[in-house]
Amino acid sequence: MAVESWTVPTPVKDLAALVDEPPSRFVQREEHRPGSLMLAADMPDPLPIVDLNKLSTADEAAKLRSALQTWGLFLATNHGIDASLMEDLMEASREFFHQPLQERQKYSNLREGTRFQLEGYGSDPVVAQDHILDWNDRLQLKVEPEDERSLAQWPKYPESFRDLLHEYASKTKSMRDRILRAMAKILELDEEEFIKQLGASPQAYARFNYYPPCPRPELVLGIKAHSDGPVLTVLLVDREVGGLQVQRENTWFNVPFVPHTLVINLGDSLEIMSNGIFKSPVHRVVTNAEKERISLAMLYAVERDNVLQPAAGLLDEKRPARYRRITEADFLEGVKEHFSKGIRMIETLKI
Ligand SMILES: O=C(O)CCC(=O)C(=O)O
Ligand SMILES: [Fe+2]
Repeated sequence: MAVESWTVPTPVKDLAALVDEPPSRFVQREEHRPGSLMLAADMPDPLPIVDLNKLSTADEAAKLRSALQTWGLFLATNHGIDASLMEDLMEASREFFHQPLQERQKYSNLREGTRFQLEGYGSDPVVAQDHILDWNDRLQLKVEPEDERSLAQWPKYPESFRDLLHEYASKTKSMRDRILRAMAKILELDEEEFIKQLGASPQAYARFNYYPPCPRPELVLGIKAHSDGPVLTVLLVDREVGGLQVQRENTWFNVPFVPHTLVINLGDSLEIMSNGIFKSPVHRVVTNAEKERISLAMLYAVERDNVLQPAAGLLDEKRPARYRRITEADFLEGVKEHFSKGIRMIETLKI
């Protein structure tokens, strides 16, 4: 459903070129500010690096289980995606974001000037006058089901963009399935349990995030604290510029970036499906004054008509459901509505 926007936002990239100070609409309330960037702690124990080729071994499965129960995210290596494909796709998206405004606006996420839709290029809709905006622009494209792609929204420039995204998306989709099978196995469920819960035509979006440098990074957030609503996010982060942080026990930790590894981030839907055994992490992105940063999040969700609920095999008298059932369509609406207010939709479903 389209949301009416209060104002037509200028992409942050173009705004950043004009100002010495972030406009007040971007300035976070004191308690949400990144603080001194140095204060965010490095991880107490290294974030687990899981070798996807070894998921059938007990050691690797134990590492994955511990990562999912504590951080809710891990780094994946041996994921089967060529380093050159990852680099070429990041470079192509950088070229897209570097085009003049007029070219980028051809893919705008606003219809008739003000009606916001999920797909396309731009910033978040300004849904309330007191809504604090994120210091980023994004290009969001539906990639699954494949026959629902609106190719008109896929950039024509650079020419390689569409083929690269197509190839990358087919690889990350099979990664999704490998990881979901390993997760079901860890919980002693049928290996296909979570894949079945995705339904016959599950949805996926590619979200390219562009964070321009910010003259006062201590005042703004690239993306405010949130957890991802869908089942699983496969995140390709900038290989040179950090910024992603994950929260644990009220402390923010810098997520390390290791070239050519992918960050796998569990989403709220899977927290529900695992009845809370696996955690969907709260994370955010901080900016810096010197360098732009790019990331690509592949967000994997269930089919729109499906119901999100804990797997039956995890429930019994001693372990009742910890989340209310909800249709995916209602859940997504709720996530959108709650995000701008900084509230996690999943909190509203807890029993
Ligand atoms: O840019 C990043 O590293 C994270 C992006 C993110 O959290 C998101 O797109 O949901
Ligand atoms: Fe996220």
